[in-house]
Amino acid sequence: MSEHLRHVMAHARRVVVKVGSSSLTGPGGHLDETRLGALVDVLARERSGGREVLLVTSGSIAAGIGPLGLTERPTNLELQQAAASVGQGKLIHAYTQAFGRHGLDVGQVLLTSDDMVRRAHYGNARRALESLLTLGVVPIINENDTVATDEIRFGDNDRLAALVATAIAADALVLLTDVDALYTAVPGSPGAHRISVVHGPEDLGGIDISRRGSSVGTGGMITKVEAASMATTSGVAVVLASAKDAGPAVAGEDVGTLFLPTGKRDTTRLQWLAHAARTRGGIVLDDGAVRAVVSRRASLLAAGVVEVRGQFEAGEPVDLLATDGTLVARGFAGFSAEEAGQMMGMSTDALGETLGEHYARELIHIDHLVVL
Ligand SMILES: Nc1ncnc2c1ncn2[C@@H]1O[C@H](COP(=O)(O)OP(=O)(O)O)[C@@H](O)[C@H]1O
Ligand SMILES: N[C@@H](CCC(=O)OP(=O)(O)O)C(=O)O
Repeated sequence: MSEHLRHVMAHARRVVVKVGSSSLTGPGGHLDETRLGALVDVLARERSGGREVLLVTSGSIAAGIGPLGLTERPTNLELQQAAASVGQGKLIHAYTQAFGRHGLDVGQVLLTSDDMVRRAHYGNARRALESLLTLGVVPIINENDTVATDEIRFGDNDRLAALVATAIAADALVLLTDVDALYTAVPGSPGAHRISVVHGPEDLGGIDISRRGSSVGTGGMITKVEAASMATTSGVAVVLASAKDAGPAVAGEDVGTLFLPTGKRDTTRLQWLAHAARTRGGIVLDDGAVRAVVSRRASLLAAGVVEVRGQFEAGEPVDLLATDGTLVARGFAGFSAEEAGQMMGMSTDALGETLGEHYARELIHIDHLVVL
C-alpha cells in the first residue's frame, strides 16, 4: 500500500542514519562487531551508489559496560562518562576498520547540546559536517557523553539525529532500532499491529508508545516519535525500522514505518529557532494575537501582548506563549525585554506618539517567526 510513498526514501540523496545502542551491543556490554559490520556494509553500498551518508551512532555507554567490568548500564553520571569514554574509543575504532574495508574514511564528530543550542556553534557544527561530506568522509556522530552533564545533555540520540538532519538539510532520516516498526501498541501485545505510514500527527492519536525501551537504550519509542515529528515538520522524510532491515529501509522498500514530511524546508535559521534554540524569555499573547500569528501568519504587534517574561535583548530568540502557557511560536525579538515591557498593549500609532518613531513597528516581524 505504501510502496508508492517510499519513493521519498528511494530518491533521497543526503541521508542521516541513526542506530541505537541495543542494535550494536551484546548482552555482556561489548560491541557486537558483526552487527556493526553488517550496518556499515549497507551504508558503504549507499555511498558508492552516490548518496551522502551521515551516521549518528549511540552505543558509547553500552560498549563501555563490559570493558569496565560493570554488569549493567550505569545510572550515575560519573560512571556513564567513564563508560562512554572507553566505549566511544571502541566504537570509532570499529567503524574506522569496517568502513576502511570499503575504502572509506570516517570522521568522528562529538557534539554537545551547546553545539546545537547556540546559534554560532550550530553554524559551526553544520559547516564541519558539510566539509566532511565534501571531502568524501563519512561523519560518525555521537553526543560527547564524557563531558556532558545532566543539565546540558541531550541524553538520547534520536533528537540529536533529527537536529543534525535538519541542520544539514538532509532528504531523509533513518532511525534504526531493535523493533521492526512503530506499532499501534507495545509490540506483542494483543491487537498491536505495524503502522506502515504516518502522514501527519493525526495518524498518531491513540498509539501507545509509553513503554520504556531496551535496558541499554535511553529514549524508547517516545523520543523516536518526537524526533520523527521534529524532522518531518522541517521537510525531512523519516523511516523507523529494525537495524536488521537497514538495507531495505534505506532503499525505500516497504519495511518499518515511513513518516512523510509535513512541512517545507525553512531556512536553517528558522529551523534552529524552532527546534534547537534555548530561550531566556517569553512574550504572552492575548487570544487575538495568537490567532493573528498562528492562523493568519501575521507579525506580532505590541498591542496583542499582555506580559513579558525573563530577560532578552533585541535579536535574541523568545518564546511566544498563549495566556494558558501553551508555547505557540518562537521568534527573534525586535526589541529587548525591557523595551517590550514598555510597549506591550499599545497600538502602533500610540507607540510612535509616546515612545518615538523607532518604536512604531511590529515587536516581531513575521519573517523572524516560526509557528510551532
Ligand atoms: N508502540 C510501540 N511500537 C514499537 N516499539 C515500542 C512501542 N512502545 C514502546 N516500544 C519500545 O521501544 C523500544 C525501542 O527503543 P530503545 O530501546 O530506546 O531503542 P534504541 O536503543 O534503538 O534507541 C522497542 O524495543 C520497544 O519495546
Ligand atoms: N550518546 C549515548 C546515546 C544514548 C542513546 O540515545 O541511546 P539509544 O536510545 O540507544 O539511541 C551513547 O552513545 O551511549
